[in-house]
Formats: sequence, C-alpha cells, structure tokens
Amino acid sequence: MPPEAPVPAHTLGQVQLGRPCCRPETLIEVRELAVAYGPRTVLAGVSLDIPRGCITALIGPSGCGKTSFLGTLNRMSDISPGARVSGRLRFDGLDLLDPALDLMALRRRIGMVFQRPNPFPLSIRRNLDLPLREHGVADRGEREARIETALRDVGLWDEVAGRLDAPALGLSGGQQQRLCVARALVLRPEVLLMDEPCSALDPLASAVVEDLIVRLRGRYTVVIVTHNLAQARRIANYAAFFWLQGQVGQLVEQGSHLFEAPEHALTAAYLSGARG
Ligand SMILES: Nc1ncnc2c1ncn2[C@@H]1O[C@H](COP(=O)(O)OP(=O)(O)OP(=O)(O)O)[C@@H](O)[C@H]1O
Repeated sequence: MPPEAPVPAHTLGQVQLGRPCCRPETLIEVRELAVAYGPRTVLAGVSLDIPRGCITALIGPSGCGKTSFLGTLNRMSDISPGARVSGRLRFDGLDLLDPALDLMALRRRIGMVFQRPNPFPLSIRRNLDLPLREHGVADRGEREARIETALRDVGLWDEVAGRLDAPALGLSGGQQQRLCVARALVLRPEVLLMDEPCSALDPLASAVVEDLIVRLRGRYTVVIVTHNLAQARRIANYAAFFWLQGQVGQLVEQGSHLFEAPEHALTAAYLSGARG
C-alpha cells in the first residue's frame, strides 16, 4: 500500500526503541542465497526472513557480504561486474531473481540509499521531479504534491521550500542524504535499502538521518547495513548477523532477540566487541 500521509517533523533525541517488531509477517523471503564475483563465492547459504514494516539491520565485520546481500534485493547486483546470484528470493509473490523481471518497476518498489549522499547535480526540485517523470507521472500538479510530501517526510520541507530551484549540491551533507531518502520516497516504495546511510555524516547530521529512519518504520520496510552497533541496537527491531567462514560470508543468526539474547556464541562475542 503506497504511503500517503507525511510523518511528523523530526525530533532529535526522541528515537523510540525498536523491538519488538510491529508487523512480524515476512515480506522478503531469502533461501540459500549465494553471491559470487567471477570464480569467487563471497556469500553462501543465506536464508533470511525480512519482516514487513520493520527495520532490519545487517551487521557483521567488513567483507562478510552485507552490501553484496543488500544489492541482490533490488537487483543492483546486476550492474556489479562479474556478479552471479543464486538461490531463491521472493518478494510479495515475485521471484526477484527472474531474469525477465522489470527492473525499473522493481526499483520503484524497492528503493535504495547509498553510503555517500549522491544527489544529481541538478536543483533540489529536479532531483525529485526527474524520477517521477521517468516513472511516468505526467501530471505536473501531482508531481509537485508528491515532491512536497517527500520533502516533508524527510523533514526538509521547512529548510528548502523557499529555494527549490537552488542546486542540491549546495545543501549540507546531512541535507543531501535526506534529499536522497526523499528521492527514493517520492516513488512511494514499499522497501528502502540503506547501505551505511549515516557513515559519511557528522554526528549531528547522522542523528537526524537516524531519527528519520526510525520515523519511517511501520510505513516502509527498511533494510539497513550499519557498522555502528549502537545505532543498530537503537533502531532495529530485527537483525541479521553475518560472519566470514574461511573466505565466504555466511549468516550466523537472525531475529529480534539478537541484541538482548544472542543464541550463538559468535554473535555474543561480536556484539560485546570481543570478536570482529
Ligand atoms: N564487484 C565486485 N567484484 C569483486 N569482488 C567484490 C565486488 N564487490 C564486493 N566484492 C568482494 O566481496 C566481498 C564482500 O564484500 P561486501 O562489500 O559485500 O562486504 P561487506 O560486508 O558489505 O563489507 P563492508 O562492511 O566493508 O562494506 C569482499 O571480499 C569484496 O572485496
């Protein structure tokens, strides 16, 4: 169901704790997923249930395949040179690995925000107008309404309403990242994939973006890669812990219990800082 109403303006420091999951039904079902680049398998045997309307955090040491995993969920993996993905991935009845899948339609439903803010070198307005035009929203009035809603959703409207035609690259890093979230939201996705969205930001901007992510919970399904365990603990109501076995990334444990009561000794060691 496409989200309509804007979420309230952000309030720094009022992040609610994440658990338990609000609507614990599975939206994306992953079974025996493997990713290889050329001859090298970097991720194998991953079976994971991503719950609808929750924030799922992907955690684990560098190189264990978190980003590779994330990229399979909206087929960004297709543009990674030499990447091969196998296994089973189902999203709302859709086979995500179907070679005939309409990728543009898929990426409207499953949007992505990257580590570094990457607005187009265009005006603030055009950054949001362009994807709408590309996705066939012909009515100008509708586009303008959706642009305003998306900017309100990310708490940017009051900051930029008077300068929508100014260059997006003139915004601060944190504002640029919120604009990138708005660029995904303007297409009314169901899922938002986020690859370390706060790691390139200063602490204050990072807190604003983190607060924004929490406010998206319930209306969107968020899957986020983060190296910041404190952040994962604060925002996630579901988590998946990846680890390198030999040279291959594997899923060790998943659930909403991970931070309070990890079942696997490796998870406990990683979360305590003893490993990783
Ligand atoms: N396009 C690519 N071609 C070849 N190898 C790749 C490619 N992308 C990633 N890899 C390799 O796959 C492995 C997993 O990388 P990936 O970025 O998915 O891990 P990660 O857990 O997200 O790491 P980090 O936390 O450091 O971002 C690494 O060894 C990486 O070098």
